[in-house]
Amino acid sequence: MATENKNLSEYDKNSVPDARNFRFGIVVAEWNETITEGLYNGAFAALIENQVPAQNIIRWNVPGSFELIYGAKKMLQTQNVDAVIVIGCVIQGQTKHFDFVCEGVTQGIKDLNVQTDIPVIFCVLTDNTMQQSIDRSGGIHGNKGTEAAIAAIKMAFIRQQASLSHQIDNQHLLGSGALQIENNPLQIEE
Ligand SMILES: Nc1c(NC[C@H](O)[C@H](O)[C@H](O)CO)[nH]c(=O)[nH]c1=O
Ligand SMILES: CC(=O)[C@@H](O)COP(=O)(O)O
Repeated sequence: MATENKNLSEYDKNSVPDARNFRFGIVVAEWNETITEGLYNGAFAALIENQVPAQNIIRWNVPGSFELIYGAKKMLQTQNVDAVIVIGCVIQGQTKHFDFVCEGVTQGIKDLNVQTDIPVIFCVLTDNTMQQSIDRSGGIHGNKGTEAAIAAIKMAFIRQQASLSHQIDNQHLLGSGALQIENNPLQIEE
């Protein structure tokens, strides 16, 4: 389904987990800043609407979309966040630079999701025209920032649930004796 057949701002509020205890990092590219500010506003509003306290939202700016990769990496390395949203707007110009920036950012953000434990949400418009970007940052097709914020909440919840499940499994293994930990201070010597 193309964006033109789906409003990016619409979501089922009943499907969104309680986000009040999550912390979010948002890295915003300054290129095409009227668009990226609109995307940020959509993301921020959606997080607040889902009970995320404003003090739990950390914003950093970077020069352009290519720098979103490094900004997100340092954000998740140094800030206690449950998910990171990267916001950018890349618009086709006269040269192939568009292709390289879009591919580079896409691969870089994918790599962060593979190599780290913190979900990084891809809120980067890759448009042919400024009008397409306007339409997707609070215009007729809604706001991709809203979509990204909801995705960030859902992925933070999945990460939390996966961690809890892993802890429970380990406790069962320890309790059953199946999992022996050497020099376990809890181990009772026979
Ligand atoms: N043309 C766009 C850029 N280009 C700049 C790069 O993202 C990068 O900052 C530069 O190559 C230095 O490393 N960035 C955008 O975000 N949007 C564009 O349309
Ligand atoms: C995505 C870009 O870097 C692009 O907008 C720059 O424009 P141009 O290809 O005309 O140099």
